[in-house]
Amino acid sequence: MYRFAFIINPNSAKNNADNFLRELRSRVSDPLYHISHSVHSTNDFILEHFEDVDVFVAVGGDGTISSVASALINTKKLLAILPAGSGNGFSREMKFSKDLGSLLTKILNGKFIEVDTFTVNGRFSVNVSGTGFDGAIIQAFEKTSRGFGNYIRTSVAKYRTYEPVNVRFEEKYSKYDGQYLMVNVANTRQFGNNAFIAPQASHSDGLLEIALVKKFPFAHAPLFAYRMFTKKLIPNQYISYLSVPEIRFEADTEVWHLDGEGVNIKSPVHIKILPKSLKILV
Ligand SMILES: Nc1ncnc2c1ncn2[C@@H]1O[C@H](COP(=O)(O)OP(=O)(O)OP(=O)(O)O)[C@@H](O)[C@H]1O
Repeated sequence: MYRFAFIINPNSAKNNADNFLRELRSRVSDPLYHISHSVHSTNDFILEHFEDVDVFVAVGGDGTISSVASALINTKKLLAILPAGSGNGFSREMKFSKDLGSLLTKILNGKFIEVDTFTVNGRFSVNVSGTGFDGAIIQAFEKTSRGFGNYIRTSVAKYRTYEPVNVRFEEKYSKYDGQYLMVNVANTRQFGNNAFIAPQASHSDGLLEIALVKKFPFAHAPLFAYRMFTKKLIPNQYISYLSVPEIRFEADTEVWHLDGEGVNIKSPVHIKILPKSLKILV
């Protein structure tokens, strides 16, 4: 049977690391785990246990998952997830449940798949990242107490005054140059909370879906949201998609998010897929 370790982020949405540990100890004798207070400590733990662990289980949201995954790229080690974030986009797409029993069964079965990941100017991402409105919202949202309600409230408050971003692509894609509300890079279909920004995306096709969203009238927002939550977003006057293994562009903002973590990224931007670079327990 695979040897496994849990990396628990006590800051992820549910804040119930103690309950989780109690359950873990009741099901597994002497489990190996790490309570992670920073990305740095996650990396140290993985390095320290790299040789004696086969499956690293991230207990947290997309940010935590991304930090664990980045240390496992192009290695034999498997990533598993016990979702404990607010959006849980990547774990929903990888079909992980919150049930520890079924996770332990998966570890026993030992099956895995290989999925793509990608980089934005060399910085790692596993799920959906982006710039423009979405990046600005994440950065404002991080100053709230988080949760889906705060995400929606922050979005509505900022929408009317938000100035679209100017984007200039490399020659090959120059017909897409323009002003965009947001540019999202989707490896999987959804941001989280079943908000499907790129319903056609596949996590293992060697391609990224670049969703180019134009600023639409506020009255169109309910329809946009409806389509996003029902997997019905399709190209129209406000949204277009590019399917690419890599792409370069310049944007007149540095405000980004990577897997829901607010960051600043300077232009020129180079996005590149890392095909089948991550092994996921299934
Ligand atoms: N490995 C890690 N160890 C400790 N803290 C981390 C780690 N990775 C990310 N964080 C921080 O933990 C907080 C919660 O991040 P995470 O994305 O896991 O949960 P979330 O935001 O509740 O969920 P989601 O991204 O699914 O909406 C963020 O402030 C993030 O910067």
